[in-house]
Amino acid sequence: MIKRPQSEEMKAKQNKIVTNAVRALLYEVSVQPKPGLVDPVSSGPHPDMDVFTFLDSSVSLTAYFKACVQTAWSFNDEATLPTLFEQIRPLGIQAEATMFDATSGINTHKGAVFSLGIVVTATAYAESHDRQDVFKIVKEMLVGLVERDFSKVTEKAENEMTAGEREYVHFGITGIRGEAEHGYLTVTQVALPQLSTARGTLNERLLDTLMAIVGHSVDTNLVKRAGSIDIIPWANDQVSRYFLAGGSRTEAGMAYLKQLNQVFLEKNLSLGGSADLLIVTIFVALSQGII
Ligand SMILES: CC(C)(COP(=O)(O)OP(=O)(O)OC[C@H]1O[C@@H](n2cnc3c(N)ncnc32)[C@H](O[C@H]2O[C@H](COP(=O)(O)OP(=O)(O)OP(=O)(O)O)[C@@H](O)[C@H]2O)[C@@H]1O)[C@@H](O)C(=O)NCCC(=O)NCCS
Ligand SMILES: Nc1ncnc2[nH]cnc12
Repeated sequence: MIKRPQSEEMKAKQNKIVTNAVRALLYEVSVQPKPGLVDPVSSGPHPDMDVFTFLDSSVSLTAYFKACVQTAWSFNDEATLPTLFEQIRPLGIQAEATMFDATSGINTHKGAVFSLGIVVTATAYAESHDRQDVFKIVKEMLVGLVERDFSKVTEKAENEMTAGEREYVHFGITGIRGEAEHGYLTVTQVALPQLSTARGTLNERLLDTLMAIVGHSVDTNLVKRAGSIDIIPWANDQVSRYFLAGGSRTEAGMAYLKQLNQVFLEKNLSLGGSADLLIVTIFVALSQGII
């Protein structure tokens, strides 16, 4: 690993990336009312956690983001970008343990540790290696991820599989890994354009962005809680009805969202994966000055 001289300007750039990552986690949990998710008013279908669990989890991940940034900043130019992913993966495993320590074993941000860690690393690499397209770097880092991660999944017993692995075997859903390996297209082609054009308060803009994400991605948490892939077209239909009602800036749109909150609670449906894509979207929007 090359130790590059750390000018004050470089330290400021590194610190801004870390700060934006933690802000993204804090902003996401603050948005309300979110169906199927924890916010300051309601824990929704997550009786084991509340907004304070997420605040503790978010702050606990600061050191992880610093380590990702420093790893990218000092990455050897001769090495290829899959090596950079290999270098941050143990950091992410450690961060998962740190998160579980901070939350007394509750899974708040496991997916976000993966997704935000990768995008923070790619952002730091872009800034320190004179590259522009963060998500092209992400794709170069993760080439072959789905095939590699699922290569031996059928050798596992059903009860040893994670939700994502089980859904890959049964439905061919690639979940977070597919989203990541393709460079987070839901973020770049749906969420960021939605956030950039949305009007209203930041809360209203982020609510519309979350709903756009729900309508354009396959959230493995949602499928897991529902026990069926049929929940995805149902969720897409709810999103269409929300935007047809006018979205977050209309009384009808907000009334629809609040009744949807109740439906997600009654059906015990989680949108944990969609929340993570919102977190990544907020981080990029903060980095680019969109919000
Ligand atoms: C690749 C890993 C994420 C591991 O994957 P794994 O197979 O262990 O987990 P999955 O079941 O595949 O899902 C992982 C989480 O990813 C989020 N997610 C789901 N769908 C998507 C999507 N389409 N796009 C992006 N992200 C997605 C989601 O994470 C969030 O939800 C969790 C909280 O929701 P909840 O319903 O409460 O979940 P649980 O508590 O688990 O269930 P209940 O009991 O409550 O019902 C939370 O994690 C959010 O972040 C999915 O859960 C990666 O971790 C990995 O490779 N791990 C190995 C070690 C490693 O290398 N780590 C470091 C990587 S840098
Ligand atoms: N606000 C939230 N509620 C539940 N799961 C989440 N994962 C990430 N953010 C979340």
